[in-house]
Amino acid sequence: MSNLIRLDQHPLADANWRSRCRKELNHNGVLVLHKFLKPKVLQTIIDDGNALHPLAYRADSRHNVYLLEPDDAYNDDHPRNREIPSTKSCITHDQLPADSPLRQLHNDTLFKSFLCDVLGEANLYSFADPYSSITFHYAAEGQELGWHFDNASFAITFLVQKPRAGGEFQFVRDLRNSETGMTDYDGVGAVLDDRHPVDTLNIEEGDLVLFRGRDFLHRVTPTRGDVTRMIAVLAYNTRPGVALTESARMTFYGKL
Ligand SMILES: O=C(O)CCC(=O)C(=O)O
Ligand SMILES: [Fe+2]
Repeated sequence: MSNLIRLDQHPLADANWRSRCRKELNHNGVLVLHKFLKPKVLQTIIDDGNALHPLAYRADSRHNVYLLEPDDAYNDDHPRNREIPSTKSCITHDQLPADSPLRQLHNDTLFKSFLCDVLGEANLYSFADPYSSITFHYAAEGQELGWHFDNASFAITFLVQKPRAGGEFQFVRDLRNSETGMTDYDGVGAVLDDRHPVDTLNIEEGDLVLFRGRDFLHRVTPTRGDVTRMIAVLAYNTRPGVALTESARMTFYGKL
């Protein structure tokens, strides 16, 4: 049994509760487990995150919402190709303290079996490279993550530190269906031009977020004020032995 998680609020072992979580994730594309970890554990993660911030690698990039190479069939301004800036910074798994509670959480048997059930996966495995399984992502004042669809079918994030303002996770559903190949370029274009309503996720420090970002467009707005936005990303593969590609490692972490 994990001694990190507030199991009184989040009964991870309970089959009915798992089933409710799964339905909510599949229905909404996102599931928030508020105040997931015990307060002392959260404080350790906040302190670790702030201590590591000076070492973070800043990976400024420009990308389209599909995170793909441009498609020559469309012009540069078309929603398929339009370039958007992202300016976040990152710390990798190997840089975390040996006793980081996030290492224990990532490996926790009960937590993983809960995730498998909710995500509908048979097994979840750590990355084969030393960097990718747990990462801290930072957005200091002015830094942001531009609109995009994820490559992975699910993401698990933990909000470690909330900025004074900005740093909001915004999303728009139903603009893509990666199973059928449908994508709504008009809708994506309307979002990029600020002509489309967007939802904002209501999250606080210590909240765990599961989302299916491959089919919903999302971004994190620029941080405002002197408190840096910090999240921990808990990443898994559905097959063993998978490493992030070398080119992705260079792009995100600046090292091989
Ligand atoms: O920072 C967040 O809350 C979301 C991160 C995200 O969308 C990503 O890393 O793909
Ligand atoms: Fe994303």
